[in-house]
Amino acid sequence: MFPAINPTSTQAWEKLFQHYADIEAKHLKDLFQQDPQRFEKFSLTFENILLDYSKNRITEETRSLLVSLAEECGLKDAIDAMFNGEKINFTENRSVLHVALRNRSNTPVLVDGQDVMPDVNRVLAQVEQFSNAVINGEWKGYTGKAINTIVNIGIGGSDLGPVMVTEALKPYKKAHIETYFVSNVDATHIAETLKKIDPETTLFMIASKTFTTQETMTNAHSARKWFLEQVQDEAHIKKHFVALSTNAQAVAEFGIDTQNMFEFWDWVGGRYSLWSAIGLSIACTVGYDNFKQLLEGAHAMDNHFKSAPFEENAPVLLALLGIWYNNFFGADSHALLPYDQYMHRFAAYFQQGDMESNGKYVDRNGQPVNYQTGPIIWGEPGTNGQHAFYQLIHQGTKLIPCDFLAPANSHNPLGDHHPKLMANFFAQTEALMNGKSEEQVIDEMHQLGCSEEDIRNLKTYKVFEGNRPTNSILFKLLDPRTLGSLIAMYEHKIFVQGVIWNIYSFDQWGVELGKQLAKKILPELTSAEDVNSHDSSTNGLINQFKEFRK
Ligand SMILES: O=P(O)(O)OC[C@H]1O[C@@H](O)[C@H](O)[C@@H](O)[C@@H]1O
Repeated sequence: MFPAINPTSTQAWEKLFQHYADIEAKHLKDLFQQDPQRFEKFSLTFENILLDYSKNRITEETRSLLVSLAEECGLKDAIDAMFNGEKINFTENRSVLHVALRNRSNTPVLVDGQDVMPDVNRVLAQVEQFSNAVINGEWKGYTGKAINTIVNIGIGGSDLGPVMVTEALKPYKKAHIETYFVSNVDATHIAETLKKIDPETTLFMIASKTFTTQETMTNAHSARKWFLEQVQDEAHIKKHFVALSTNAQAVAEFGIDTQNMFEFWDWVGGRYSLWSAIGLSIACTVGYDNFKQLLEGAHAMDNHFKSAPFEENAPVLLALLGIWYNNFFGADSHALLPYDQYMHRFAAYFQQGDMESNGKYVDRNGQPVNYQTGPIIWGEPGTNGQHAFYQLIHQGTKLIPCDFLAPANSHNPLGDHHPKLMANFFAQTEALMNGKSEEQVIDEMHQLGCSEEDIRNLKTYKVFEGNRPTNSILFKLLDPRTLGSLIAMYEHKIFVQGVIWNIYSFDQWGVELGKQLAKKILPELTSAEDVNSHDSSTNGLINQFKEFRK
């Protein structure tokens, strides 16, 4: 196991702290003026992806100090530990092997001395065979009709990944298959979906690692009930319900034939599971070949992550830049801004990926940390965000490092839409960096014929400080391979940050308390008596809720 080091105790941290004082006083605009090679120095390409991180508040010294921090924190050993199947998810005593799910080179990966690759390949073959059968109509419903509708019922990691990927890969979607995702326990979600579908041609995928999650089980039971009301025969369930899970017993108890179960394992974290059987909805929507391309792209990024020197390693650099802003500049959030409508769920996906992984205040020694850990992740596609929240990024009081992501080629090359979209991408990153000085504002106002009084009154509002950092991630086309690489890049970024923050990134105890309390409250909502077992606010709310429902 790699050592548990408090990052603030390293020499690099101390040096970064001193170095920060220098950098804080520098403007990005000047850094560019002083160094014509800046773009070459601070950018890299990986296959068809260009990562330009030159618009960050760094110098070569910053990068080398950050790399030293990673080294002092034992990142190399940590990467090896993950890829070698060590139980780095200590609090659950599990390995962390989403990388094995896409290990296309098929080299052995051992957990407790046993190679997991034969199991991985077996389930992948099952996914291939099944998705082909659904897509080409061999898999028939109870009346002999082919399937044309998939409803994935799952939540969190059993929903967000497939939703994000099927949206991102819509241009690859099989035209005759419609896919819906139901996650919320709010009945509206399942009820509205059931209105649109036909039991004869619908396949439900019950996606749950544990097969105990309240929301998923409630939705699954409602779907089953609805289905049986239409078809009147339990024997038909096996043609219309499959399970994606690690829990065979619970699957059988639900009434799904374990023949129709697509297995995965406890060493796959929910938020890292889209590469596993949880990806069945992806394979059935875009075809197995595209699903395989997604895995290939992720595997290529895994190899890059494992072997590239830290100075040239995309996930490591993104992670280190994040730490630079989070821990030295005090930035508390990070925005993901894809300039691609197909990627509209990308930020939502990585909200779980990042915040559930690194939202921890206890370190790997069991001590509360004395430094900041995971940032708040948020974002929306551009250009929509520009007309909504960019004001705060440009002129607010908070520093918000942003990742801008975009394809050079659109799947919809309609008129001049894509050049317009990309002009905005380039303009925003340039504007955030350069800002606009008071001098420029005054000049512009003169040119517009503004009065001296107007100039005096308004100029300060029109000034942009700039010096707002961004990463630009430009890729050739949003194809399955590229998407796989991008997702894996962010997964590994999260891993690196967790290692440096010395926290356990692969558990999620913080979601348990609310679940426990909800279980306790549920029967109170239907009991006849007034509730008085909580604080006055919770009692008051519950009692008013009951009153409103009388
Ligand atoms: O796949 P399951 O077991 O139904 O879990 C769904 C989600 O459940 C949540 O409670 C967990 O915090 C997530 O990590 C998980 O992805």
